[in-house]
Amino acid sequence: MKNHNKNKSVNHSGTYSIDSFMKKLKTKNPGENEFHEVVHEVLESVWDMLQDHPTYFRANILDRITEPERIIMFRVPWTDDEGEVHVNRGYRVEFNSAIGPYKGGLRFHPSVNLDILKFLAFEQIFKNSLTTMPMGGAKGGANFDPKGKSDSEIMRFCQSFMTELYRHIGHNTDVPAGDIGVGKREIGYLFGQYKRLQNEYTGVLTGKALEWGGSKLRPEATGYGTVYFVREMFALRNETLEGKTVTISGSGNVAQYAAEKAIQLGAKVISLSDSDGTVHDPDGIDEEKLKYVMHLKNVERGRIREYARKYDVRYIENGTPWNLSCDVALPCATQNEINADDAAALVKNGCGCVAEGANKPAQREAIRIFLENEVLFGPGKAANAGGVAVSGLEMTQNEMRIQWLRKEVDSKLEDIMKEIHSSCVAYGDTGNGYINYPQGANIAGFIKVADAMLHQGVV
Ligand SMILES: NC(=O)C1=CN([C@@H]2O[C@H](COP(=O)(O)OP(=O)(O)OC[C@H]3O[C@@H](n4cnc5c(N)ncnc54)[C@H](OP(=O)(O)O)[C@@H]3O)[C@@H](O)[C@H]2O)C=CC1
Ligand SMILES: O=C(O)CCC(=O)C(=O)O
Repeated sequence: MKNHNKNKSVNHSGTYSIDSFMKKLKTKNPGENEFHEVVHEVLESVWDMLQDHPTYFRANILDRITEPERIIMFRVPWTDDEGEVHVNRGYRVEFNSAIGPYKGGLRFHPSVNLDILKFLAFEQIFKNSLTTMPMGGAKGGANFDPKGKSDSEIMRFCQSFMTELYRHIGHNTDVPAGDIGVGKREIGYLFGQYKRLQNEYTGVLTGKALEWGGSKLRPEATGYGTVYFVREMFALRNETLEGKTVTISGSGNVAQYAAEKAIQLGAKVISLSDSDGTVHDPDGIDEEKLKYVMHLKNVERGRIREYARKYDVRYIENGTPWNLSCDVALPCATQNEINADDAAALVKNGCGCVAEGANKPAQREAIRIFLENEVLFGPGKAANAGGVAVSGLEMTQNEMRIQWLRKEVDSKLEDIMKEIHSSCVAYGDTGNGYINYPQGANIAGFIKVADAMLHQGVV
């Protein structure tokens, strides 16, 4: 009876197929549709490669890589300014530590649930692998809505959240950072509470302020990195961003700095948005107008519709930028924000390049349309990896107790984005001059993690 399963590794007959694997995964993780989607997408990319590597099957890498190493769920009680007590749910999904300590952001948004965090943490495994840096994959957060809360309410929430999380993280164990709803302010409150509870000053969080352990360029890194990735995609076709029209969704951290870098490289950015609507500025959002947006969003915490009032441009209430004519689209808001109709509209209106600043903003059907129409399509795990890459550089600086100059970090970021692009090309070249970037990113990201898991035995 020994070894009765050994043929599984070379079973090409379809009995161990993507469908049968997905069926099992769905039974084990019922109702987690976002998680199912991303596993399915990665599986489709790597399946053919796996057939040539029976050792991965023999070590059951697929079952292991799709099962989080640890999930922490906890109660987050806090008191508002009126003295009313509220309870939110906090999470940390520590998905995979094969290539380094768990690493990934924290999201505070009412939509946060286990499904969303498992999808984000799973994506983070391969993204972090692509960065060339030693970081495992994780994600966390809470179903807390920071909108409309006072500074003291945010502080009390962050302190309560960290009062449970601190025992699960550490600079060599798990290093959280920001994501939607978690920026420099929240990282400050979280760090302060960690330091108080643990009585140590280490690089346990990234995205810290420059004065107390942050890295130069971390705020800019995700947006800049996305545009550097776009620059590489165009360079392969001997094109540049100069003179190209760019639509951007979102107006938070990633959107702001994607806009800044695109403008610096000579592009015309014509839109920004938030969850209430989109502004369309056909003359282009220049550096001056962008400064206003940064103040509006980061200091006043206002809505993007105020931009339309100030500059007398069109505001599309509840609308997205995807019907505007453009050369390049940079979705930088949230998951699933581009559906099949949006993708068809983008293609019809001449968009030749889409790069995901956000995590999984394009739905599967939308990606299919982009690939079919040979649109340059940079998936999030490659295109937005600059943020976590500079987080990795922040960890390095913290360990060395130094702070690199802005130009040093920028040059490392550019090199990393070039390296990620090359990995995508190496594994995603279709042979007809078109690069299937999602396939390239998935295979390159997967191999490194799977090999590390093989080397480390069944753990
Ligand atoms: N920050 C980082 O370093 C990284 C972020 N990412 C990803 O980039 C995306 C944006 O993150 P970030 O800029 O940091 O977050 P922010 O909180 O700074 O900004 C998020 C922006 O997206 C908008 N948004 C959020 N939810 C929705 C929704 N359901 N519909 C429409 N718009 C929405 C917000 O509008 P509103 O204010 O109305 O909610 C806001 O403009 C996320 O997918 C994140 O996971 C990826 C890599 C790294
Ligand atoms: O900087 C980090 O650690 C995480 C960034 C992040 O959450 C992401 O890449 O989606």
